[in-house]
Amino acid sequence: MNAATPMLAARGLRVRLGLREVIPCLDLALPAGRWTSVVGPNGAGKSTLLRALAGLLPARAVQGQVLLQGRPLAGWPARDRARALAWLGQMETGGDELSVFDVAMLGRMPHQRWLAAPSAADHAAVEQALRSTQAWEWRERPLGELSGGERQRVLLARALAVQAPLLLMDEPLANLDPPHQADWLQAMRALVVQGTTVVSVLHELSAALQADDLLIVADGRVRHQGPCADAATHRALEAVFDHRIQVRSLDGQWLAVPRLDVAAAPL
Ligand SMILES: Nc1ncnc2c1ncn2[C@@H]1O[C@H](COP(=O)(O)OP(=O)(O)OP(=O)(O)O)[C@@H](O)[C@H]1O
Repeated sequence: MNAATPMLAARGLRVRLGLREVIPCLDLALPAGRWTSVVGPNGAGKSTLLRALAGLLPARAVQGQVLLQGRPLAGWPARDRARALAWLGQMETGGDELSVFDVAMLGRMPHQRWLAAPSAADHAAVEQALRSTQAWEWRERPLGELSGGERQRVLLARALAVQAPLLLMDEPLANLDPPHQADWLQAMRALVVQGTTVVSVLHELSAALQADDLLIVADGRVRHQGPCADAATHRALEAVFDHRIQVRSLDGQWLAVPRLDVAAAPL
């Protein structure tokens, strides 16, 4: 992959779920080595877009092309793809009877040979991932015993353990308390410094603004894509949320704060 090739791209992407055309026709390029936050109103199609980009939707639902490192996603051998792209889904269930350590070890499957025992490198990757989300202490506990936020940190560790060059996450901050949200933001920044490409769907707009770029989605279309620090991005963000938020700077960070002076729409 040469430096100009986007890590992930969509060409003429169209997604139909049931009778709904959730994404009518979308073109997109996500640069390598940057962190993009995907934001937009409820029902905008953010999760659907992320799942389409990850190749997780049924083929019959998707038209057009997704390119991973410049190669059509559909043409990637499954194992290579699983090493190249790590996924953290929204409110994932299952695996309750597995230990925290074994859940994180699932992230190493793309690196392991069939029925082979985990290698020293697998153990090291799992330990590093669990320590980075402060979940190492619980490594022997069953996943099903953990609280929502603790569980989310284990699932994040599973995604980190893949050590993939591309990390896609849908609502990774769900259930995390403010200190662990801050830890997550720092962890993403560190990954990007190491060269990882990060794409995260986020509802917490102030967290989303800590990324490099925002991808603003509404009605299944890209409304804006640009650096989080740009005034044009702030204007687009305020507009897509009907000017019910405003972007402000505090101590060198961009924050999205609610505007209480604008009449509320009926819930
Ligand atoms: N399986 C499905 N069948 C039909 N419609 C669906 C299906 N899944 C999602 N949709 C619809 O697609 C649209 C986009 O959903 P999606 O979950 O991608 O939005 P989102 O932007 O992630 O929303 P939110 O911010 O509320 O999580 C919604 O209108 C939703 O009702």
